[in-house]
Amino acid sequence: MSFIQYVDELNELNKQIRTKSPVDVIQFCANYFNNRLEEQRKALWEQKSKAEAAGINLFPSGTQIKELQENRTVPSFKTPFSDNDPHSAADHGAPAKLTTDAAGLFRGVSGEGSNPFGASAPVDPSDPGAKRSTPQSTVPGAGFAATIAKLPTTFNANRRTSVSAEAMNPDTFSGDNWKPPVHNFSPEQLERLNASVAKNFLFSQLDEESLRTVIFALEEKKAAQGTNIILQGDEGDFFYVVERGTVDFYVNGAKVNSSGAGSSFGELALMYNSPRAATAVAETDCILWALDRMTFRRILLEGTAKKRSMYEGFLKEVPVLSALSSYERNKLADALGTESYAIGENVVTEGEAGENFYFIEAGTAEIIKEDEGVIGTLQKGDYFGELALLHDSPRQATVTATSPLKVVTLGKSGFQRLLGPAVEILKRQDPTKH
Ligand SMILES: Nc1ncnc2c1ncn2[C@@H]1O[C@@H]2COP(=O)(O)O[C@H]2[C@H]1O
Ligand SMILES: Nc1ncnc2c1ncn2[C@@H]1O[C@@H]2COP(=O)(O)O[C@H]2[C@H]1O
Repeated sequence: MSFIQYVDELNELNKQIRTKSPVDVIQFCANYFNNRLEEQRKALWEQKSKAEAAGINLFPSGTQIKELQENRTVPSFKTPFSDNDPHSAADHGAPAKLTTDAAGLFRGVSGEGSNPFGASAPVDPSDPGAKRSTPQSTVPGAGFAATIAKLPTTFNANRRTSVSAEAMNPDTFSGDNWKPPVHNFSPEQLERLNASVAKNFLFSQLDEESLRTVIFALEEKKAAQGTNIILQGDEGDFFYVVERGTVDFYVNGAKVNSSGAGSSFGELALMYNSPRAATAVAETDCILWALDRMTFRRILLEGTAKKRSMYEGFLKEVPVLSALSSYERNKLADALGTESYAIGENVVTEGEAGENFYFIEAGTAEIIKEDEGVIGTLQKGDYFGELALLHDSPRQATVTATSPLKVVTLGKSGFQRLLGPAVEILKRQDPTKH
């Protein structure tokens, strides 16, 4: 390319940046050059037969490509303008690479595969240059090494930056031109959203306007049983809330987790700009709601990160939670709230219905039964309020603050979903059975 051609390209790019004011400038530039390359290659392709007749080789042969791959010093990487990149089409007017059919199923435009999540299809681990294969053909979590090998050198492959450092990332806060996607929902979809997803505790931290923004930015995605929704090692594009079905998680091929309706996943890569930490597979047919990376980062990142760091230290010290992995403790943190009580105030009252489970973060309390008086005392790290939730029964005792009390609360749905192995411990330690 001549220098003049180079300057022309830059001038054209500058013009587009000025008129379109993209939020994510780097992504926009990447998209711009990718599209230019595509256009140029297409034009060359159309000239191929004429060139060949004239004895000119416009394209390297298969062997030449292989040689190039084997000799490369910089790893080739998954295109940053990945098929399901939420910015690429919107910012650059490029044709969307994925389409949604009437049933909301995602298919590659080429129509070659049935993977509803296009870019997340697994990579054949034996062939770093291989085309992505269909989901059914691989072990979950396999292909990680190959995927890592394809990451851009600038990609945060092995380390998590702190969220506060990430807050400086231009894609989060630069400029005020960011416009969240706004989807049109059918009345039936709206009803489902209102009935379940909108009530997710993750969204309870949001003010009305932010909640509205998030809800309308959601996109329904159906994942058939066995589909890889996320592939370990990939770049993060969407955050998901599960409306229906079960999703299993695999790290390096080993199952580490499973979650169902009301749960969410895919937050880590978006929070830390790190590769996907696990492969997520639809264990059953699933209905998911996907939130694009930008909307997640602009609206949900700060609150989620704050809560996780706020409760991280405390949850590590709670004996009954010691069987939880650090990931499970983080997910638990997402669902927690804090309440304060003055001396003499009741947190729960014997005979009443129970909605919450409690941990004591600071202060002391006593457990009182109407006919027995004080039957126990509680301090930092202790829990109470599990019986009503475990047995769907009224509160078995009253718990009253005996010093200024700060409790961490977990609602019923989180209790049923997020305590994992701790539930068995709670059942074993049932105070009414001893
Ligand atoms: N044990 C686990 N370790 C890491 N990620 C997990 C685990 N269990 C579930 N996940 C989810 O799997 C997701 C894969 O993509 P992310 O890394 O963006 O976010 C991850 C989590 O939401
Ligand atoms: N012997 C006991 N009988 C009843 N509740 C108890 C007892 N010891 C501790 N508690 C706690 O007091 C809580 C009152 O609300 P829950 O019944 O939901 O759960 C109860 C237990 O967490």
